[in-house]
Amino acid sequence: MYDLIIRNGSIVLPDSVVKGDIGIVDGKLQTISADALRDAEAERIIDAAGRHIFPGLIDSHVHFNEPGRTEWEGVYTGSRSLAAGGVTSYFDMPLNSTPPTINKENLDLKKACTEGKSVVNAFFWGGLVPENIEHIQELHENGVIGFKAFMSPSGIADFNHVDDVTIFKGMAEIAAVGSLLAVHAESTVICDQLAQEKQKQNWTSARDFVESRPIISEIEAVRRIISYAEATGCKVHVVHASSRKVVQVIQEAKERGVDITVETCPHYLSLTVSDLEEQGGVAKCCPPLRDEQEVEDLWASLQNGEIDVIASDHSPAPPAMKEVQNGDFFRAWGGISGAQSTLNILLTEGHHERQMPLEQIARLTAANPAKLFGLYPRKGIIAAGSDADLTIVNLNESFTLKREDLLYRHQQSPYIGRTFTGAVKMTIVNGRVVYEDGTITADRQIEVG
Ligand SMILES: NC(=O)NC(NC(N)=O)C(=O)[O-]
Ligand SMILES: [Zn+2]
Ligand SMILES: [Zn+2]
Repeated sequence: MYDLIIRNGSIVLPDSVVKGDIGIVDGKLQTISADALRDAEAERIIDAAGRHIFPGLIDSHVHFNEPGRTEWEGVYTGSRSLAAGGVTSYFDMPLNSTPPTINKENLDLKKACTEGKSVVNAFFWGGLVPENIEHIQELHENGVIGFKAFMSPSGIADFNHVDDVTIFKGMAEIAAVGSLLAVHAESTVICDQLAQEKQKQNWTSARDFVESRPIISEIEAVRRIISYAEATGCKVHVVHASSRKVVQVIQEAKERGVDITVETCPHYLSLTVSDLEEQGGVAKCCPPLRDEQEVEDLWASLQNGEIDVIASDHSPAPPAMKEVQNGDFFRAWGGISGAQSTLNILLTEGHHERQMPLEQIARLTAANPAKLFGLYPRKGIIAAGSDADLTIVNLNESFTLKREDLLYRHQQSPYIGRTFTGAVKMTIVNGRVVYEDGTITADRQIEVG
């Protein structure tokens, strides 16, 4: 007797897509088979004929801002929007919540306010800031999945960016406890000086803002972090690379044997500087959006296997903070709200438009982050014995994203009005259906890791 059987779906495995049935018991995938479940019974049987079943997405980069800035986002709203987007686990960044997750006490606060509110599994990043090297060990022992540092100002007063000495000492400590460092890699020197030059001239357009944070600023910071990785042996994960030129520097380091990985985000694969000009603050992020050619190059890089992980970097703020006032793009909050759209973008622009294999999409959004952050094979793969975290998709259903479809707190998105092909029909977390045909169907916390 199974709790749940999903019949006749196309199951997306790491290297193939197979037709079959999935049997779930006690929140785990028990049986995956072409025909063994034909006569089996279950409390609920779902007919998935014509549907694809993906391993639930793991979004390794979101900012849910709780505690302390719940007017920006929150676990309740944020996690529901993830469920609607097919995401079954998320990793919450240490900043934008107040207090930031830079010691055990603050991590406990974070866990306490996540408990009972999230409909998907929640995991937490710790922060590395100049003030907290002595807290790295306790954060690691209390389960953070890694540490995040900013090499340039974060925009948040209580989360300072690291100076070179902090990076160096922090990385030695992170390596010693056996964890990894995720970095926001932009050069403070380059970005600050270029921003000053622009502002002195009163040049504050979208393009001015983008030019003040050039690709070379990412490359410079990435080269520096690679030097420290080589010196300390600390594993490094570069978040939100905006360009293939950045990815290639990381690729060369990988080939030399440096333990380094890289993330990009759906917005760098689907939006350009023109979108920033047209849409304003809703499309502002750091590093900024790039030009059309960069977007194409980044897809090539992705398809070539040079990128390890895709995450949303959902970094919301109240609409007033996203407004571009008097044409000044420097002042609006940097961060794109995209938690709900990752899979839609990858299916539409990756699979349908660029023939990206579904298995590769599953690797980038589930298996790879699970492996990188120590959750594999418990999560990230459809296999017997793994947690029953699944996303059921209608690959050929088209829809146009409407503001009211968005379940996060502030219904902003650079994708409103865009038509996607590939719709999430159902999301299952630890064997429970949490989202079905446009409705959140569960209201209980799943797991706080
Ligand atoms: N404080 C932030 O949330 N920053 C984020 N902002 C972006 N990406 O524009 C980030 O991840 O750097
Ligand atoms: Zn960042
Ligand atoms: Zn971020």
